Amino acid sequence: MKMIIHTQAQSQSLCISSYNPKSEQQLHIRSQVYLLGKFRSPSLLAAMSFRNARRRRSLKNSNPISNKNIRSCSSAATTTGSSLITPEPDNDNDRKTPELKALFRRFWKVAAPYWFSDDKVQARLQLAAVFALTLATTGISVGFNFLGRDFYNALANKDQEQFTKQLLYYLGGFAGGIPFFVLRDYARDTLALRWRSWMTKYYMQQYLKNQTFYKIQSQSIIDNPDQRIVDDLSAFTGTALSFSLTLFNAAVDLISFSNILYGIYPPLFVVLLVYSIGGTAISVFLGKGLVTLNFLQEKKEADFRYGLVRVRENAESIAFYGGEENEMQLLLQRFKSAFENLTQLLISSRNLEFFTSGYRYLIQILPAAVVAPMYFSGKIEFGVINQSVSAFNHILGDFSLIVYQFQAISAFSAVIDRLGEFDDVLNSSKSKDLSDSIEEICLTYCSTKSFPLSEPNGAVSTEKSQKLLDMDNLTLQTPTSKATLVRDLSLVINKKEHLLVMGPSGSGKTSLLRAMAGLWSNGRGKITFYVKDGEDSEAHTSSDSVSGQVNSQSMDCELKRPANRNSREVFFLPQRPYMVLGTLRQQLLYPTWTEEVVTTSDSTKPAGSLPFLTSAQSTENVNGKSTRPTTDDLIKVLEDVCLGYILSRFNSLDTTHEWSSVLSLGEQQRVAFARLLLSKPKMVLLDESTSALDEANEAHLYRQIEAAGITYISVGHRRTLYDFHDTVLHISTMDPTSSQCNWKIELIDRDSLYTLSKR
Ligand SMILES: Nc1ncnc2c1ncn2[C@@H]1O[C@H](COP(=O)(O)OP(=O)(O)OP(=O)(O)O)[C@@H](O)[C@H]1O
Repeated sequence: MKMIIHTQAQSQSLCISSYNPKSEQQLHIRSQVYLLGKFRSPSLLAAMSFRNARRRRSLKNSNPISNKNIRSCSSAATTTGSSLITPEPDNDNDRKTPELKALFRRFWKVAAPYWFSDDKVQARLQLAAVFALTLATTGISVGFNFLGRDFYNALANKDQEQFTKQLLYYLGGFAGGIPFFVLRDYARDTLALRWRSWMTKYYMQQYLKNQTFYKIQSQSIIDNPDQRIVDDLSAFTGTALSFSLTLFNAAVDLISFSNILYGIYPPLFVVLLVYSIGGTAISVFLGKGLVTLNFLQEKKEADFRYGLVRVRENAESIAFYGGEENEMQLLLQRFKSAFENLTQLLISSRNLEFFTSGYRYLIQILPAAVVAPMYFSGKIEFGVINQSVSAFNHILGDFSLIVYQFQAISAFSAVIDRLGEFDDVLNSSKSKDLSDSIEEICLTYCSTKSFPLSEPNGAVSTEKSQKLLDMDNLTLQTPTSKATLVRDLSLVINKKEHLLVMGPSGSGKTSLLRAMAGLWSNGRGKITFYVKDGEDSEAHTSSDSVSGQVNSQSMDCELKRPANRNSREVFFLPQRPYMVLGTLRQQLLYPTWTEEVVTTSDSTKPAGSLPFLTSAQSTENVNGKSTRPTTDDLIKVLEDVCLGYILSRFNSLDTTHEWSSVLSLGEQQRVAFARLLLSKPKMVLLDESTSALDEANEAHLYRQIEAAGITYISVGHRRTLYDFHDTVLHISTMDPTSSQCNWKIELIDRDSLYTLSKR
């Protein structure tokens, strides 16, 4: 079959790029039409590339052509990180098929932003070029329709001279027409890539903004956001463009070929209308479950892939546990879920295919049968039969878009649905916290000059001008279950007064830091940081909904969340050390400075041809820190945290390793302290940040940050931590039936501790 397509006409090679086994019969029909002189636009078939990608992914089809989507799919697996959520596979089979109106609304919501973005001029120009080329290809197709008629007339009349002339016209037509087809496809694919690039950046921005990624993960809001950004965006842009062109092409085709067909024999037109409308109705009925099945297939395959990524990322823990058998079971369970859904999908596709194949084959003889009596009575020439078959096929193809493309449309609907859902989540995060709490904790960042004159509670030393943190009647709740963890906590932290937070496991110590970082906002009360120097005083709220409170508190307060808290001189060291992908230098500069990563060998030609793909932030100075540390600074800080020896082990600061695997947990915690010392914030919140270190290293690191003038709040269990703190906040596990406060503050007498330990 492929051989026939290749040898019949050059024009058909344009269609092969979207060849797939399912459309083989369709191509077979089309190849006969091409032989009659049809130089048809392949956009209808190009739209099927989406379906092909899905099929190839699941059916392991070996067709090497049109594998763009396969590549993007595999890259999803590599980009999926452990920080991204995939809730356990659940029973989604009762998922409803989205309504057409809702689907259109979602499509517009996802598709529109690009065409009104900064890149709109370029985008619209390219789109116009693609449409113009599509128009040209349709014109060429019409020309070939007439050429085909004359060609076959010459053949039937045994007119050799005319035949040779028509043959030359034909060849000339191919030579002139092919560039239009190739350029149209190239322009369409380039535009799809540009659109995808813009959308990828746009979605990543939304995803990383306001800690949305954290909320999605910690509250299990949607499955596989990574797959939506990688696979679904790629499929969406490519298919949306192909479908638009297909529709446009169909409309132009319809106008061009209707005239021809109507001119030949009007009743043929009526036959065609009845046939295509009936076919569309039946295929919609037979394939209505496909949208849901496609949606679920996307999810289940992403779940399975994510399971494998988890094994890769937690290789050591799994190996220590010897958990291979369990992992195998879990992975097989996920695969089985994908397999079962795919089986359903194949059955539904098969049923639909019974109908669509018959639908395609029947029309082979229909137009010829209708006009043949006219030929026999001598009213029309032989070539006109071919012309009518060609025109009939064109128009039927236009009227039968839904029949031919039903599976591709259903897969595309699933993509629209998934992206629309993602978009809704990102937007709801923008306007409001994802949790539906009405009352929220008010988090503000203010200038050191602008603190209010209210009296502190007296529990901690109260020198006003040095106040760094003020917590006022803070009640903290968990995001989903709304369980109260801390009630009515008030305290003040002044410069160089170090607070230790202690309490039983699960009492809410880390959650308190989460509230200070703005990650959790369920509850009530105020947290105010006074950390900003200079004339410009700034403050930020955890959400817009509390802006009124901030306004009334201080005229110097800003109403937005800080882009990066560390720029506000507050640094957080999380309980689990985080190593970024990259060099040792990048580990140390994170998150205060970034360094451009050169990923391709040809650094002079990165994706920079797209202006919007460059970072909006300066790579030199992300967080307003004036000077970026030099190599000497980095080496010195490594020595300060007793990590000088790793430099010789890894040769230089610029070698890349899987740092979370090659460094011990204690070494990773020391890297985190090195970041802190480089950044030199006013205040740091340390969540069991020395838990993996020996006492000597712990003491050394605390002395280093104290010497650097950084005020710290630590969460920890060890009594050795008393040595480095002035005050201790004890939090006890909240009794849900009690309305009492569950905290107390004690002063630590470091001198007596010192005497005790000496004795
Ligand atoms: N995303 C979440 N949604 C709902 N509840 C949560 C979430 N994360 C933690 N919790 C619950 O909040 C409570 C406090 O957790 P937190 O991590 O603050 O404890 P902790 O005092 O730091 O414990 P540990 O000393 O063991 O680290 C726990 O009962 C925990 O199960």
